[in-house]
Amino acid sequence: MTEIEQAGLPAREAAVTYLEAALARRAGLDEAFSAPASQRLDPRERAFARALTMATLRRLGTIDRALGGKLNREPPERVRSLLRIGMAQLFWLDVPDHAAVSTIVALTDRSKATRPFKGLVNAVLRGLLRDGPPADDPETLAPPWLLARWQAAYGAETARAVAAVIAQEPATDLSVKAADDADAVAVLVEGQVLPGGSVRTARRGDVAEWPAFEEGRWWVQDAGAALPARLLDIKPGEIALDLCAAPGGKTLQLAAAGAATVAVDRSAERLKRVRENLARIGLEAETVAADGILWDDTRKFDAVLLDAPCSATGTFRRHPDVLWAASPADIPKLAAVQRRLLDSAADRVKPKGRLVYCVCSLEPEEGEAQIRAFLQRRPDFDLVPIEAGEGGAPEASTADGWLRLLPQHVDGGVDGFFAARMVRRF
Ligand SMILES: C[S@@+](CC[C@H](N)C(=O)[O-])C[C@H]1O[C@@H](n2cnc3c(N)ncnc32)[C@H](O)[C@@H]1O
Repeated sequence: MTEIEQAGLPAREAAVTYLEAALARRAGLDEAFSAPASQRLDPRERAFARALTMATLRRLGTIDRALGGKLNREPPERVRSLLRIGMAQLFWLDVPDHAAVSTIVALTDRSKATRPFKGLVNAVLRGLLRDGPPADDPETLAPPWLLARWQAAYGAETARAVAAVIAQEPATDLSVKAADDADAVAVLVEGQVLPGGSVRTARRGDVAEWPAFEEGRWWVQDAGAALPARLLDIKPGEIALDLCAAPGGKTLQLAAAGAATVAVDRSAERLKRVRENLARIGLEAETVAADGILWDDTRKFDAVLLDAPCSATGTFRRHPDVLWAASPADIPKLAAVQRRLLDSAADRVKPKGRLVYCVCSLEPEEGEAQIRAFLQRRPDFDLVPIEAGEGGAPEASTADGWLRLLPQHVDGGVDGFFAARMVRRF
């Protein structure tokens, strides 16, 4: 093995650790990325390990299907992880074939537990290489239980279209502080302005080094995530509440639109990110670390945004781990919290004020069902239908008066979101 390939082993080893953490528990991937062992890696090794993990997670269904055809019996978990990472290297990263195989075989040889499988790993990877890159079948890209849910909610064809987006690597979307600056920012980052005003760019690398970052003219925010706050149609001088605010993408939108904004989040740690983001963009908001259900504050607001904690299944383009770490039991638990947060948010809306509820989930229990039940129990609120084109909403996403944005509704993909807008009658 050459020196360069040898130098790549810590990255491959880290990718195995990241992958196993991602599959073990929600937020496991983020914890593994920020763990001390990961921080000690050379930054290039860490970046490669991250890219390798993401490529593996994005194609996990395809990978496991191909491995299924090569393995007669289930190998130990670590061996399967090595094979998964190895296959991602072979087909979806810019790694020469011989290095893709030899690095994984060398890693297999390193530990006593996996050493007996060295011959198998070598043979499987070489066999896969001979077969060539496998085609993605949308039906195997998503975990079966989630695909079944999407089929039940949206029909077989739409569910297939949702799942097909899983394998696509997303572009980066930016929200621009001053709406009339979008064209100029698009030129700077060689991007395009999307309907609604987000700027999409294929640029890669550290965003902190991109033009106009230091000046605070934009922040990273998926085009789908940028839609719900626009639906509040903030007027300068209004008072707005963002009840689940961190890391603050939507707080920035409310403040940039001219609202005196209060940003609440249960996590004091995550609120630090909100303050850092506000400082960089040059905006102000009051930040409060509190549980949004119990928050002891009697103010009423012109506009309230509730971006509730959810299963986050709509964010699989940037976080493919959510698909594999989520479990069916999460959904009713999260729905119960969302319901309580929604009532708390509603109580804080002034008469004639607006309330937008949103989740980055594709699951109807967290979206449509939540709002149907809310409108039943709260006669003081009316739904204000969201029109096609409003805030950049694609026509396909607004058929029922709320926003049901699916990842395939925007060319190149978008994060899936549900949002509903209500007005308080009295
Ligand atoms: C979907 S994220 C919000 C993203 C944010 N709105 C943005 O656009 O950057 C949900 C947030 O809700 C917070 N959270 C969860 N339960 C909460 C509660 N009971 N009260 C307040 N915040 C809560 C979490 O800490 C998390 O930051």
